[in-house]
Amino acid sequence: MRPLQKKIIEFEQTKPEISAQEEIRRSVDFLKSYLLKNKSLKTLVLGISGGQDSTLAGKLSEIAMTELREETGDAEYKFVAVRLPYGEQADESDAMQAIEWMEADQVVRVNIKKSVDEMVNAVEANGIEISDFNKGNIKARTRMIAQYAIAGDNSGVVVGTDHAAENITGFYTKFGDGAADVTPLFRLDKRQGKMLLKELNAPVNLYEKTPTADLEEDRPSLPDEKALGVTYTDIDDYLEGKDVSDEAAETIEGWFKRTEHKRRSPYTVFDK
Ligand SMILES: NC(=O)c1ccc[n+]([C@@H]2O[C@H](COP(=O)([O-])OP(=O)(O)OC[C@H]3O[C@@H](n4cnc5c(N)ncnc54)[C@H](O)[C@@H]3O)[C@@H](O)[C@H]2O)c1
Ligand SMILES: Nc1ncnc2c1ncn2[C@@H]1O[C@H](COP(=O)(O)O)[C@@H](O)[C@H]1O
Ligand SMILES: O=P(O)(O)OP(=O)(O)O
Ligand SMILES: [Mg+2]
Repeated sequence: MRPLQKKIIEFEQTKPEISAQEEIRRSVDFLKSYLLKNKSLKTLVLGISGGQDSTLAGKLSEIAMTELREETGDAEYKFVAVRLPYGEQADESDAMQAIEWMEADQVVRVNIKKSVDEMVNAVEANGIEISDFNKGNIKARTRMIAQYAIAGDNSGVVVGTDHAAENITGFYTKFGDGAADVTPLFRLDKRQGKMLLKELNAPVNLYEKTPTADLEEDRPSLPDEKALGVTYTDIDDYLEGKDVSDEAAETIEGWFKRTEHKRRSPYTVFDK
């Protein structure tokens, strides 16, 4: 195994083999115990895009809240699924299918288009040009604002969908979809997430779907693997301690090093 690979695996806490059933229970128990320890918290809030990760994190959240209601008799515990389209979303039906499947207690819809466009206009009024890519990050951060507003009104916390295969590459918008209070998928790679969805009898189309952040207008539904220049199969193999080609390993390690700043608190005078 490559020396950095070993360090990254220790950091991400991935395992080469998992029991899907045990990992489902582990994530559900984590969410339940977090809310039980923080007595004022009653709600989990999560944006549902129609992709694999939010389908899984949403279902785990709903299971956790259903169990908490049954076990405590407190009907206040709930899971709020949030639709956050930028205008019309091409795969809207997948998102709604995911929400129906997870049986979310409440659905909130916030169209982020006006806020995003207003922000772009207000910044551009200073002669600064916002690229399509930069605008994509504004979309992700606007989704974060909406989710925190909903959490703020519901004694809630925001659930993040970050997992090992995304965390290792820093493939998320800093303080956008990277911002969350609890991350029940941390430690799992992409194929392990799929295993959990299979175990939960999720609709196959939702976990066999090509992963995309779908943030760019110039390149709609751009597959993550294209943007990253490496496949999830290689990323997962790397995280499970398997051998991958030097080219794949170097691409993964390049992303890991360049995105170090996203996996830590802001730098201070005490940092070297
Ligand atoms: N924006 C999109 O349209 C889009 C689409 C798909 C995927 N993604 C992915 O999401 C991620 C977001 O893009 P990003 O990473 O360019 O934007 P980001 O906003 O997540 O991170 C960049 C910001 O981080 C800070 N930063 C950069 N280097 C730093 C350093 N060394 N120390 C401290 N702070 C530093 C700066 O504020 C910089 O603006 C990328 O991996 C991208 O591929 C974005
Ligand atoms: N269109 C969306 N609606 C609701 N929530 C969304 C949407 N797009 C993204 N999200 C949330 O952000 C994370 C990260 O998405 P990536 O595809 O990994 O970039 C996703 O899990 C949703 O919670
Ligand atoms: O985060 P999601 O739910 O959008 O999943 P994916 O990253 O697979 O698009
Ligand atoms: Mg997605």
